[in-house]
Amino acid sequence: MRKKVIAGNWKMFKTQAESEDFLKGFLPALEDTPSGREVILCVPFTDLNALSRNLHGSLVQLGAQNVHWETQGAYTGEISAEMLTEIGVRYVIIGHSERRQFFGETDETVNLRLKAAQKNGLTPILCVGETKQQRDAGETETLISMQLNKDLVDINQSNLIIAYEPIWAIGTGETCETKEANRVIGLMRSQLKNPDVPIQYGGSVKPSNIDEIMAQPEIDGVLVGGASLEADSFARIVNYQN
Ligand SMILES: O=C[C@H](O)COP(=O)(O)O
Repeated sequence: MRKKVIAGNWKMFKTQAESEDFLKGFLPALEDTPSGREVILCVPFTDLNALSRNLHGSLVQLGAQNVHWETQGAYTGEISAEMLTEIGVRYVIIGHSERRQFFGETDETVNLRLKAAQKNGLTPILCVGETKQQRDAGETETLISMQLNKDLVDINQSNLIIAYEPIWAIGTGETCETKEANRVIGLMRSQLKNPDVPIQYGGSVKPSNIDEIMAQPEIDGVLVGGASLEADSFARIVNYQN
């Protein structure tokens, strides 16, 4: 059976003090979380150390939101895999649509980052997804298939998580219909060499829709933005009912 992976993406939210406050409410709420669920917090670089110190013995694993492909060098504003693993980071989001849209990320650089992450013992969470315009033009399947083809060249599919994030559903409150998300994720799976890669859904996941999302057979977890910022709401998502 494929594992269930619930990840929060804090994007550019929360100072260290705020991240420590979050944990005070969040960790106690995980005491009865059913086994077999992987819980990950992908936080800003400045929060990683504080969380790393406070997560020992908990269910929660630490994730970053970007990693560079070189081991070191003159790359202002970037971070290396070794810098992340040294402080206990195990996962890293790569190719999020906000990186592709605002910071010039391409399928080629996504592929380089994926390789570097895996080579250094990190598990990447690769994000793919279509814009509203692409969906309306009937291009969803082609676009996602192309992203997977390019991003996954020479990538080890036994150390990988993928997130299907329709861009039009991110931060908009407009969730992709769960059966449609299930359908697209099923198509993605059929394109993989390893059908056991966990594939998450992301885009306006909330306490009110998590149970329905996780009831879909192809959906192995969620990548949560806004609703992962409040301890109560993220705990409810992690503790989804099935
Ligand atoms: O990485 C998370 C996604 O961008 C989803 O964000 P959202 O849950 O705020 O829609």
